[in-house]
Amino acid sequence: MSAEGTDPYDRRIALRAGGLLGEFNAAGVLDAGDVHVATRLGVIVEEHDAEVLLALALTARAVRLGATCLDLATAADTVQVPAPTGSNGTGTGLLDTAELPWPDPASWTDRVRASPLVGQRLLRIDLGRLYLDRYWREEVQVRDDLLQRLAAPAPQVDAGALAAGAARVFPRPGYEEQRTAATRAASRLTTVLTGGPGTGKTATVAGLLALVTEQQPEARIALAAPTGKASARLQESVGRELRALPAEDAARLADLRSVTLHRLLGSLQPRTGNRFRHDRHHRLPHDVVVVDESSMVSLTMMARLLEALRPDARLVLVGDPGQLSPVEAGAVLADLVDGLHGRSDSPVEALQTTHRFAGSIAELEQALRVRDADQVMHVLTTGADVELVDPTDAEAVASFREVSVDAAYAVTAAAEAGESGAALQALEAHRLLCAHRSGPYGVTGWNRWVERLLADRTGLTHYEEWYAGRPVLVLANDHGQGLYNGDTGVTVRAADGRLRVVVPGAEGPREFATTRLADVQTLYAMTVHKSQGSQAREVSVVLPPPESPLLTHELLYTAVTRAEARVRVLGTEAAVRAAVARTVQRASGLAERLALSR
Ligand SMILES: Nc1ncnc2c1ncn2[C@@H]1O[C@H](COP(=O)(O)OP(=O)(O)OP(=O)(O)O)[C@@H](O)[C@H]1O
Repeated sequence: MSAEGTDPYDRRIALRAGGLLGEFNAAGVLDAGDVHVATRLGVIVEEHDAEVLLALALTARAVRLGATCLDLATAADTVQVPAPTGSNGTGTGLLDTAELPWPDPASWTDRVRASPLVGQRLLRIDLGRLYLDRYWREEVQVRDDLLQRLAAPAPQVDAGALAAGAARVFPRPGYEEQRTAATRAASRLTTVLTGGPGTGKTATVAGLLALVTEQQPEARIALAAPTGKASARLQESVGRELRALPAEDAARLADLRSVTLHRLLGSLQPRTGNRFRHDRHHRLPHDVVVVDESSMVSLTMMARLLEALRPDARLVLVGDPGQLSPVEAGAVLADLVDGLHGRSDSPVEALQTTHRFAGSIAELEQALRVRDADQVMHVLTTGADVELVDPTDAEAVASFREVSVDAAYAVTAAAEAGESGAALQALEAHRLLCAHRSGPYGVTGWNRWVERLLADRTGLTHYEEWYAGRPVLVLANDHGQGLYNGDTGVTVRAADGRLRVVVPGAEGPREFATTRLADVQTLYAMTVHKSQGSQAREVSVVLPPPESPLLTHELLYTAVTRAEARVRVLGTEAAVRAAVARTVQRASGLAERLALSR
């Protein structure tokens, strides 16, 4: 690899970076931001050792990619850089970083340890890992706050009333797991409620809240989720489960409303900021805080949430540690489950039984959960509701594409006829999911494919941005209009001939003028990441080649469990096996920190 042919206008290139930083930047390991952080801090603390600045830049890079820290000893082996589309340097889909001048790990660590960056606590070395100070402090704080909660006295409960309540709230057979989990959680200050999709987490939360409010009728409850979309969905699903409760229990929870975590904590910079009105000095007033989709909560948000809780407030973290981690740094839920495993006072309640899926999708989910690659292949190739499509079989690929085109055609037909309900139903009937955003395996490529094949079928080519049948994905929260990043909708021709975008909502479909939707993209395909927390009747999944660093167990698991009735996976056996074997590598010290505190 060399800097030869480097495009001087590529914004990822830090033009003034020379030496080691310049080499790692030109090789695509570091981006301009990583280099900038290292050179700025280097100037401030007068650190000029190129190897130390490289360590700092690589730590900034690690955070950018979702880790909270960097292990210098293994950095040379674990740093992976995907090859740009179409220029596959080594034929593996990854660039070869072995030839870069990696410092010797032992002396590298010594030099970092002796650096003023560590002396002045801009960097921390702990548990054999290198941290930017902020993430080290957040990890330590999350551990300390959690351990303090675990050591605190449990809430007072009337055991007799609790047992009677649990029998009333979960009267039917088949709910034993949930009855036990809710009863235990009602007697604890902190609960981590985990379970795969459709294991009845929401039903458990509804029952738990009924039990808690029976004991503590004045309890103030907060129901929150990390994103607006997840919060809207939580409102809907909790509402549904509350309606299934005995009337007197549901009545105590009638006013329950879900909010985003940012809103709960009182964001002072609504879009992106991590500064909040509620903190250790201005605690949240709530007696119970429930957070759904906790797998999407970053380390920073978890730290902010824990410090804002009253020490005697109950906390219920709900989620599936097997799903994709947040976009920001940290994989806190998975770390909590790992780090608290085996403790006598472990707050983890794991629901195991799936109630939503049946048939071969349930078998596939099960095989993926236990990471049995042979069984995954067996189900994919023999199951009635699942299908593995060979990307080298042109005919099979053509019919895989046709499924998406059929689905898009159904949406278009309903949309042209002005039937918004039918158009939305058609949209929810099928979803095409990709790991990548761009490139031949990505959303942009597949969006184009479907658009082109649909045009062939309808004879209509759209030169305008908006047209009847255009499905859209909302890309940013707009609290004013009640639209959230991840919302989906369809452009429909209204009776007056104008185009309107219809978006489903908790109280029925809502209509928007196309001019009011600035931040949207066409949704013939979407990323697996964005699909998290949503469902479709049928799902088609495009797997990248086995070498893609995005191809992980969490990705495949999240993708196939979006489907209610049928899953098609376009990919080679090697890609499926690679996904089952590979887990998201997010360096973090939180699990070890918690385990060490036992
Ligand atoms: N014990 C049970 N027996 C039968 N059906 C159940 C049981 N528990 C929940 N269900 C039903 O199964 C479906 C999934 O339950 P629920 O929504 O609570 O799961 P979940 O774990 O919250 O799912 P996810 O978070 O993936 O949406 C719901 O329709 C729910 O009513």
